[in-house]
Amino acid sequence: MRIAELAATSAAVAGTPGRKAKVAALAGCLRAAEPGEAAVVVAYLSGELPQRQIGVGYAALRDVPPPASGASLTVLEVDAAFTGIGGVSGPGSVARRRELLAAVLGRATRPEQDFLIRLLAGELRQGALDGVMAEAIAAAAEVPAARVRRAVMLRGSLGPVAAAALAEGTAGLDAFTLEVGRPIKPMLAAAAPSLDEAFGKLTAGSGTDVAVEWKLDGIRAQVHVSGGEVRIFTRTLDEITARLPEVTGAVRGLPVRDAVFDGELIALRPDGHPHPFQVTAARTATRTARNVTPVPLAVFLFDVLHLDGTDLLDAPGAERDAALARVVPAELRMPRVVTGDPARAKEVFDEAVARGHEGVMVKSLDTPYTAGRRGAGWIKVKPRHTLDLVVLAVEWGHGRRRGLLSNLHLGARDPATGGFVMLGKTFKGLTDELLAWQTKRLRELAVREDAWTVHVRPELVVEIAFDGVQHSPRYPGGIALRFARVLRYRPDKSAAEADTIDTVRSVSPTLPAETEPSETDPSGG
Ligand SMILES: Nc1ncnc2c1ncn2[C@@H]1O[C@H](COP(=O)(O)OP(=O)(O)OP(=O)(O)O)[C@@H](O)[C@H]1O
Repeated sequence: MRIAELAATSAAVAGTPGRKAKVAALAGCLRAAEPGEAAVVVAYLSGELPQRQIGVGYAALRDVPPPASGASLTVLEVDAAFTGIGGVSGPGSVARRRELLAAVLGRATRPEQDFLIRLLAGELRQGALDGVMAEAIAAAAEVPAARVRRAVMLRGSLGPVAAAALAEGTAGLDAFTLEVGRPIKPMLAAAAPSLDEAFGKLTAGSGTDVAVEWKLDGIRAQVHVSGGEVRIFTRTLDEITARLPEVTGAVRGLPVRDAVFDGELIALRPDGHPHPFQVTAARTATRTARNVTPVPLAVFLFDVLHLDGTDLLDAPGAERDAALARVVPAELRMPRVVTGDPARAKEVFDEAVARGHEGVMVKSLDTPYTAGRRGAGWIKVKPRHTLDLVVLAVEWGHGRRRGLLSNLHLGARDPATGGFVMLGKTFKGLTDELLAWQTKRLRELAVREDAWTVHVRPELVVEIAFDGVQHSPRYPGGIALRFARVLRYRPDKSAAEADTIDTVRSVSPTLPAETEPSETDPSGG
């Protein structure tokens, strides 16, 4: 298959708002792929090629040679070239990678160049497309979409699943199982503005029991125990075992041979209240700041997906909880109460919040573990709403902030288009340290710059507090955030996991347009 066909499919998918039409376009392209090409076709169309994998800077992406006149590049050729470029190391490697990339781009037509540059710049990484792509794989391979989704959650990526489904159908998908030692995408939660709504969603007023657990603001950890060896993975499936000896130590004592647990790690003060999130985050960061004494992390396990030979992913919540309680002592388990009474749930919520935690998770006792999706089985309830938004661009600061990238343009995901909708700007809440950090990081992500504004690859997720949402004709979604301020960056989240425009609309009633959000950074500081 030629790159031209991927470029045309990608443009067709981006250009149509309809989900069915997107699925049909992707499935058509997949059907036309040779067996050996399917994994690459899926990876490229869903943007699963991190720019850092081939290690070229953005300057190289701006420095594009004149296009070729005829489309000849094939998918496999380009993939082999990219793999080769990623493998170049040692002195002079930066220049060599640029040369090799320019050689590939020089053989591409203009539309092919555009497609490849968008792929390398991360602009095609539309996580919103993952669900559509899973459906397209199912359609092309003529297998049920649920089977494809399950395989993707177990494997953690789309490409290998597509290859197996197209080559061997459901038998190929059966090969993806939960393996102790290989992380799977963790289950996520939906949100409700109140406990009553969470109860309503899970019990439909029937008085059925649910589990009400504390929601701690720590770090998600998937803990795999294999023959006594403990390994810990983050929510983004990165291994962090070596950084957390106290956690492996705590888990090693459990009476299990093989197990996969899900839980939260958090730094607690002696009085049981949490340290600021940064203290916890510092323990799992790749680079630890000097002069910082590491604070030990406490472990709170809340689920078990495998126990000594038995897979529990499909077991109902109540059964998984019983299994967890059998092997994990209470001090290593997330505090939880099982109740059908919203008033009792409110007591748990109040206690969690009084101890400085985020709120609660209300969990169904009937549903399986639906990894990688915002399953309807878990609903988070927090006293305060924040949004995880994506930085789309940033303006240079004035006065005291001269030379620093300051005013952030914030976007929510738009699942309909796979793009982002800008919701407002903010320069508030940024400490000097955050300003310095974001200036460096956003310059790395820059794709284009005009007078005041640096446009960046939509990758960086930032947690924003706000007072409401108001109508605003100035913003493309017709709404803007009121008094948005930065709480912190969320390096553990990808842009595909940022909040959607629908979430923004649902979390907060839209206020009339009294005061427009500020357009510039008037702080002078
Ligand atoms: N008792 C708990 N059960 C499940 N997850 C919990 C619990 N306590 C804390 N968490 C954390 O909450 C996260 C699930 O919430 P969600 O799926 O909304 O992710 P999120 O968007 O990162 O949430 P938030 O930004 O609100 O922390 C988990 O990834 C986990 O880290």
